[in-house]
Amino acid sequence: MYLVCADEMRQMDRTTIEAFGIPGRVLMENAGRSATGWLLDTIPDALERRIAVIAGRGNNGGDGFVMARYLAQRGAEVTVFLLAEESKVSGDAKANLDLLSALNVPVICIPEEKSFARKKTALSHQHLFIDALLGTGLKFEVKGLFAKAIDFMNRSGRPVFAVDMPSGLDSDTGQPRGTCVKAAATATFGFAKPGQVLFPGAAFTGKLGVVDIGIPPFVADEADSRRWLLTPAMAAGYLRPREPDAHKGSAGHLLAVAGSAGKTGAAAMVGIAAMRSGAGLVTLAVPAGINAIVETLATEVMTLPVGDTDCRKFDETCMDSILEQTTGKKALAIGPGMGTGQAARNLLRGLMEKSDAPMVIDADGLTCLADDPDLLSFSRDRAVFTPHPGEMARLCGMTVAQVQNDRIRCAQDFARTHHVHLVLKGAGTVIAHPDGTVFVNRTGNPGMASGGMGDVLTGVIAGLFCQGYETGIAARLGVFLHGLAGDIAGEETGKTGLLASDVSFTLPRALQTLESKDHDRFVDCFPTQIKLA
Ligand SMILES: NC(=O)C1=CN([C@@H]2O[C@H](COP(=O)(O)OP(=O)(O)OC[C@H]3O[C@@H](n4cnc5c(N)ncnc54)[C@H](O)[C@@H]3O)[C@@H](O)[C@H]2O)[C@H](O)CC1
Ligand SMILES: [K+]
Repeated sequence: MYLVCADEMRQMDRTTIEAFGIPGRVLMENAGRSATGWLLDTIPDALERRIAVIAGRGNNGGDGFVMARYLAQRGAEVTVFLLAEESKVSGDAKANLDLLSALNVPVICIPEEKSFARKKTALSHQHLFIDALLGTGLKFEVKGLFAKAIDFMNRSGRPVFAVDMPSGLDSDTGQPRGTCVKAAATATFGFAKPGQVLFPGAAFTGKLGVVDIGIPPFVADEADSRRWLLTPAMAAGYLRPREPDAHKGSAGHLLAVAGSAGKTGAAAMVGIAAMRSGAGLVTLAVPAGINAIVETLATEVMTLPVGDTDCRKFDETCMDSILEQTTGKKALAIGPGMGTGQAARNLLRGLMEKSDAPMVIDADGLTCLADDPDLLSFSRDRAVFTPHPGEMARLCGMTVAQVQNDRIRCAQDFARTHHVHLVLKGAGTVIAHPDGTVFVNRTGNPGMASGGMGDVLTGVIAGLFCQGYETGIAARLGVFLHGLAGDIAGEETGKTGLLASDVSFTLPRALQTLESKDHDRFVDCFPTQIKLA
């Protein structure tokens, strides 16, 4: 499913009107009518409630006027509160505003802050708010009158149904610009917007419905949006069944380089997660001094103890035996708990130079890359980096806030520039590819915010490499499965207190769930698609 930015949406709008010949008035009618249909499905007793449409002067307000008309025709008690001078409303919005008087829908004008205070009583009698203040036309911080109205809706204790966008939410980045509506549900037009699936925007959006307004599919294809929502159908489409005559050799052999004293679990979790995702064999290269612990933690995994018997973190003496082991390996996983000093950097350089295998680089491996950016030139389209926002900030010399302010752009720029597949972790993980395409994942839950989850993800992606999944697909499928496993584990044990090893344990069930297309039981975070009524 495409994720469409405000500029692309405006372009599609124009093409549909000018080149395809559907008048803007018809698009607005479709938008308002379909949104009303979905509102009534989502809030079935809406017609029995007093409904306020809080409208701005633009086309978002126009959609709100159409909704007011349909709701009034169905017998609802609707009042429109127009937060502008009536004379400022023009075009299709004005035409729809004018229709309301024939239906006796009251329109109360609140053109400035002073009059807002006088209308508070009328507003406080309402049971349901339809937010039609601002849509994709949001241009600057919401302040003054609009901020007052939004605060009022948010504090009313009544549900707010947003038209196209929760007012104040940036549709491209998912960041609130000033005050922002906290919607129970949002009906968006044509396509989901990135800001509705990225956080914190997803939390402001509530339940998301994508409403068909009649934009023909070729117009969308021509817009060539490079952003996608990673849907369960897509993830299921990537899955390839195992051959009936598969053996451990054909399911691929992983070499993982991870772990040091104090971080032995990281190594074990990478190895186990790779096997639970279907890797045939895993060899974990670990400092010899922690080998006994790792062997105890990860029974099915083979280990390659390197360095002296009392070596507890990778040093220069570990290098040659690890590099020798790259021969015949289908994939590499490098970084979790491996340390960040000169020896670790040299080891990473050696592995990136010597091996052509697809590789996942995570955690300390990413710190090594940030400390020695020359290494980035070895990524050559076959590496997947899996930074959390802090690691991403170090990698691209930004602050964490700058990364989080525009996660898609940050991941996209980095992946393009450095020819790497980049997984920017966090709620709404972003997967960016060297060709500029970007996917947003919606599986996973807040219970997964605990130590070791990243190590499991590294193992999952590496395990998929082993089975021959193409690099970019392994990154996307791995992220989806990891989140789904977290959702299944959360369903079974409760989300708070979830351990990374619980998620690892559930990976085979996640694979099975996706294969049998049974994911709806666990995952309820994808938009409902509503066809034109
Ligand atoms: N996409 C489609 O095919 C269709 C979209 N529709 C709806 O149209 C809006 C976008 O409409 P537009 O008139 O361009 O903008 P808005 O209504 O969102 O905003 C109006 C107006 O408000 C001003 N403004 C911007 N930021 C602020 C602010 N922070 N505070 C106060 N005022 C602000 C600015 O001047 C804007 O121009 C889209 O979301 C859909 O709801 C069509 O109805 C159907 C086709
Ligand atoms: K809105």
